[in-house]
Amino acid sequence: MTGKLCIASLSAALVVTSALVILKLAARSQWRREVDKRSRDPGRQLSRSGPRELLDELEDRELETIRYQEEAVRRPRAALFSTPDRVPGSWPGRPRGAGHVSSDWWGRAGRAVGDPLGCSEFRNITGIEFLGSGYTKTVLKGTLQDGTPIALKTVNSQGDEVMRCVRRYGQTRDCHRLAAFKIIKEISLLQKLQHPNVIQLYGQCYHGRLEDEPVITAMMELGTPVEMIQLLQTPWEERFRICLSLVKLLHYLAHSPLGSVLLLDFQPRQFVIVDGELKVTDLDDVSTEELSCKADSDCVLEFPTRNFNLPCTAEGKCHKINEKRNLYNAFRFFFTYLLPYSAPPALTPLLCEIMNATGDLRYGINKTLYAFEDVLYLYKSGFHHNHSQSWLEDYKIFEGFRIQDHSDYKCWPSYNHQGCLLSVYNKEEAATICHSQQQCQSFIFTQRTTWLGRYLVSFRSSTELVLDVNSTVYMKSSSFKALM
Ligand SMILES: Nc1ncnc2c1ncn2[C@@H]1O[C@H](COP(=O)(O)OP(=O)(O)OP(=O)(O)O)[C@@H](O)[C@H]1O
Repeated sequence: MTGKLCIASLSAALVVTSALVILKLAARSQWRREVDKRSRDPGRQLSRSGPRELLDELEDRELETIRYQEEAVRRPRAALFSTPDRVPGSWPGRPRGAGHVSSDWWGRAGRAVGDPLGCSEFRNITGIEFLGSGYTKTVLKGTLQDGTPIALKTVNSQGDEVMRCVRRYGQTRDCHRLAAFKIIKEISLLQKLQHPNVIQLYGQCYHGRLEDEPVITAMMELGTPVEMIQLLQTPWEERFRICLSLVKLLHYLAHSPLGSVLLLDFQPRQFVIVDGELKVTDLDDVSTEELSCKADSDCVLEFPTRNFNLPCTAEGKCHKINEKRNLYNAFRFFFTYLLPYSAPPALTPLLCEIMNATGDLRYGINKTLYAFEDVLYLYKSGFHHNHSQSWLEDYKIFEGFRIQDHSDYKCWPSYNHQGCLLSVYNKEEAATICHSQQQCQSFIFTQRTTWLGRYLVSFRSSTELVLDVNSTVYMKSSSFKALM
């Protein structure tokens, strides 16, 4: 083989991984020979910690990847569908299974499932732009020939991981290879961990020989990096969706084909948003090992401001420590900021219970998922809306009209920045909202709905009617009388 493009795309994911493993095993003996040679030649030993240590690190990463492959085969997928415990005291009227994880949960969003992409598709990607970079990887954006936008992940040669390794070992090529193993690990995990809230892997392309300086590019679904400040300005329904996506993801990770997966570097920047759903994109830093213990005192879950004690099981493992660590991180990085603020008042008690229960780690992920689904069900069914008083009769209906388009009053958090566009369950809820806002004189249902099927309604201070056969205006009777 030459140093040129040498590995073409392989169609089946399993074949790709097996091929990689074989290549790495072959490369390993060559590296070992090379390292032995360098060790004997003092002139080629570039650092005191030496290439042998680097070789060990390379081998560790390789073995870790292989272990994930084997673990996935050992564990039955049925574990994914284990029934979560019921939440004590949760809303009793909810029909069984209502709003609960449905079978389409496993359907994939994004690009249609087909043959994985390989180097031939990679070569035809256009419009490549820099998107972001991290400790190990550089992420680019591009467009496939069929117009699908795509994210490309490759080694960040200027990143901390490669630079630190080069400073330590002085071996640029091997340090690049060490970072490349993280991408291989990520590809491997993305092949095993398939879920709507895990970024979708489209394929990969390997250029060059692993013995040289290979270029490994993972091709995946394109998302938008999570910006907390931006999320804080979005309506509660959208923020709830982000938290619910995260809970579904953590539920899946707790019962994954690889065992309970811990996200070691849990931070908002490891996630992206695709069509309003949160998806984890950085999977190079995960573990499926649950902490071993001899006594309960070995099982301390430490966070900067709080510690938790977990029991040590008879099998010598800290009970559900991976699941609990993920959940508390979800609480401290996401729920705290996104969940309670400007929530519908009727949902506040349930949300408080979720906040308290996850913040104290009283709930595991199963109970948390149920609690979220109770909130979802209540919100989606309009039960959160207080029906005791109807304001709708105070409104006069003008079918075939809309309100003149010009700038109007703004409210917060609105679905648009130019006015007051809010989601409602029905006309009653819209009338109640308009009644509660001093500036509101009328409202119009738009043709748009939210992800939950709630109607987007434009609340207006204007009463200037314009003919429009596709629209209906609800105007406060008092405003209408004033017009007369
Ligand atoms: N699929 C994607 N779509 C859009 N942007 C992405 C995607 N994947 C990653 N990014 C962006 O690129 C950045 C770096 O990606 P990634 O987290 O995988 O690299 P990393 O080197 O492991 O970073 P870190 O230092 O956070 O561990 C992310 O913080 C994110 O903003």
